[in-house]
Amino acid sequence: MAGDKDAQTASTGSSVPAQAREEHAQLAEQIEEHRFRYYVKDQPVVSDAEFDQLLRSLEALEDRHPELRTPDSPTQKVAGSYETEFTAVEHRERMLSLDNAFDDEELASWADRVAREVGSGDYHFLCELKVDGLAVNLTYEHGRLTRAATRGDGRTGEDITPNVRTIADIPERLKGERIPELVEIRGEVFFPMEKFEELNARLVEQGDKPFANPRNAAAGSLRQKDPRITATRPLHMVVHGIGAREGLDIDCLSHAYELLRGWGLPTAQYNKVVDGIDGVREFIAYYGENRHSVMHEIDGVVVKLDEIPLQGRLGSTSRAPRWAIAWKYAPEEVNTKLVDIRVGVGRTGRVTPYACVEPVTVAGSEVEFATLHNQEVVKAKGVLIGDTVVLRKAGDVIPEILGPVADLRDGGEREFVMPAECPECGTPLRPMKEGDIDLRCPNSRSCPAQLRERLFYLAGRKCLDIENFGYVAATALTQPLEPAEPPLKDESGLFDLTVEELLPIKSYVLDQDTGLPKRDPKTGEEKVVTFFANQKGEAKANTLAMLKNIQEAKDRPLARVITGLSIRHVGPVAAEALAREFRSMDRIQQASEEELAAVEGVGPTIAASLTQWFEVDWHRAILDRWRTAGVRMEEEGAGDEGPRPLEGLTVVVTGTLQTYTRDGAKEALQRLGAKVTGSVSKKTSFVVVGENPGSKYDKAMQVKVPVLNEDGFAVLLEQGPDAARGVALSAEE
Ligand SMILES: NC(=O)c1ccc[n+]([C@@H]2O[C@H](COP(=O)([O-])OP(=O)(O)OC[C@H]3O[C@@H](n4cnc5c(N)ncnc54)[C@H](O)[C@@H]3O)[C@@H](O)[C@H]2O)c1
Ligand SMILES: [Zn+2]
Repeated sequence: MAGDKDAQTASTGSSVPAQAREEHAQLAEQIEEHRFRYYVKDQPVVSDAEFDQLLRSLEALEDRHPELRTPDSPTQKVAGSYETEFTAVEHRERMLSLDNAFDDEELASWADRVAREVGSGDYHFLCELKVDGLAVNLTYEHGRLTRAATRGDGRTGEDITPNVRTIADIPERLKGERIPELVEIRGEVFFPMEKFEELNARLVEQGDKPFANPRNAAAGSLRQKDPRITATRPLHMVVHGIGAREGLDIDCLSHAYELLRGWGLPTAQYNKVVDGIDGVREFIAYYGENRHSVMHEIDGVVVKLDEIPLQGRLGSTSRAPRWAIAWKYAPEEVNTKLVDIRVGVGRTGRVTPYACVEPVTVAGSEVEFATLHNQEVVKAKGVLIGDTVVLRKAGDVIPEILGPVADLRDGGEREFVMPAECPECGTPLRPMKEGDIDLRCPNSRSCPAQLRERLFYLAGRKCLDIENFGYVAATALTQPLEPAEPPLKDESGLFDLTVEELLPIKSYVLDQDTGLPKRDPKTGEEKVVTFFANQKGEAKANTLAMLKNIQEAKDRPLARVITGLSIRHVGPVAAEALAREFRSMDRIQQASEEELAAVEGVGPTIAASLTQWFEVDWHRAILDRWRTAGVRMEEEGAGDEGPRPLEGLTVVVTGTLQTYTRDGAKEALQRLGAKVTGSVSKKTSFVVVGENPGSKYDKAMQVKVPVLNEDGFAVLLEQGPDAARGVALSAEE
């Protein structure tokens, strides 16, 4: 091996093997190409993580062969210098990039180096969020914005002054004290995530290329030849630095930010000055957990030495300051291939397209599917089957597709067409009412997908919480391969299942994400299982446990039974409200739509949905059969309740109470027979107000409803309505 190396170096006349030189040249060219697509075209074709990886590889290569680290290597430059359609302008002070720390060791070694260079002096770290946008440089002369430029190669940027003037956050004139003759303000322009979908939808409609993510949308919106287009885009800015200055003395960056805020500049709200590296670690950990609690996307944390004279002592390399470092969080966006768009049927019959992508790891988990919500969303995102797409997985949120990488299209992509029929039962799909975007399978009783999903949900955590009853059981009970008749044709027979009917069942094992049969990895054949019986044809222990758990689940609280019915719009919160208010299934069924709608936490949509649900006879049959089986249909304690001295009263609770939580107060009222509603009207008997009551209090005063403070509330509960009226705060005449 050593001999080989010698031979190679001899032929090139350098100590670097030809192969390494070649690899270096290729990597450098790729990086330059990606930078051009990113900074100039605003249409990158690889994810930031892939790009960073390329740059790291180049750095590693240069570590092994330092000769390759020439001044024009991409590792030594902020970016390339490009001819663009904007006028080139020089920055008064260079705009640099940042060095990265990808783990704690790199962070600590940066901090050690700072400590060494600073010596014995006192110093602090300023922690800032790393805003994911594009850098701009604003020049203010005598308080007036005279120029705005992109970063460019760090020395020369693009003149985007008219575009920047359209951004509302950025003041045309600074106001306040100590305004210097000249100052360069550095910051990040960003595009809010929640406006991103809207922009892409508009672009697609106009026949323009959608953006792959909000950062590209920010850059593409700002770098418009026509500033009138920029003006239509919801751009914002966060200030994160100062460049050249005349007539301005500052001791530390954090103080400078305060001064800047006073001048009307949009400085960050989340900065924190800490004493040492542990404080930095805490800040990093906090925002790692709370990454989405802030108004802009962040891709990391920037740690800076706060004291400006010390910054000067550390200085900068050709690419980045030594007094700052960027901690990068795990990327939430990756690029992958959109292999197909399929549709799934949910428990309420909603048919939703979802994306099947080439499996990728993002934010720590492998992703194969991403939600697409409905056919309009697919259109609005502008994605085609076969596209490379940007996939985002933020925290616990379901993975979603941000947009296509349109520049990688080769013409082989095709548009998604929403099927006209249910993929599981063949029933024609339709919107349930006019104006609905969602299409549904109307065959709600016997569509195998709907029944399976309903049953799985009914057995799940939020409802009856039946252990040993998972997706396979739900499948086997509703759509077995054998016997021909399933034990359950709807959920009514759940509590009457017998072990004998379960033993002969054979069924597929369906994938919960797709509803498609899982296959044997070896043979490729669809897996068929005898789920409930062992090889001797006897019940498995799990089967017996499941049957026992089903019987135990009859005693779950009323709210869980209601939730388990899969009534559209009726989730656990509404079910709780209904159970608390009506205390029995019968009373809910007998209530008028108005009475249902008046319950706080219910409202007209849910009320209408409930009424419709009870009108269907097979729905009522479910309740009848469950009741016969002994399922709880009354709220616990509903039968043996005491006197109901507040019967007939309607009470609204608003603001924060000291001795009760909101729910506690409601429960106390309802136990004594009062109705609790969410809005004040002439029919309201009392309004109970805690601290910071808001508009309901004003409304009570307006319509002259007696208002009770917390003491008055206690009187109402203990002594009844007459006594309470005596202590009510009178509405002003
Ligand atoms: N996908 C691609 O093809 C491609 C190509 C080029 C660059 N990139 C991406 O762009 C980034 C590299 O660009 P870079 O050189 O600007 O480095 P960088 O983004 O890692 O760090 C420097 C930049 O961070 C920004 N920044 C945000 N918040 C800041 C704060 N609080 N304080 C100081 N600066 C802050 C500044 O604009 C500064 O210029 C990487 O994320 C890289 O992945 C991607
Ligand atoms: Zn169907």
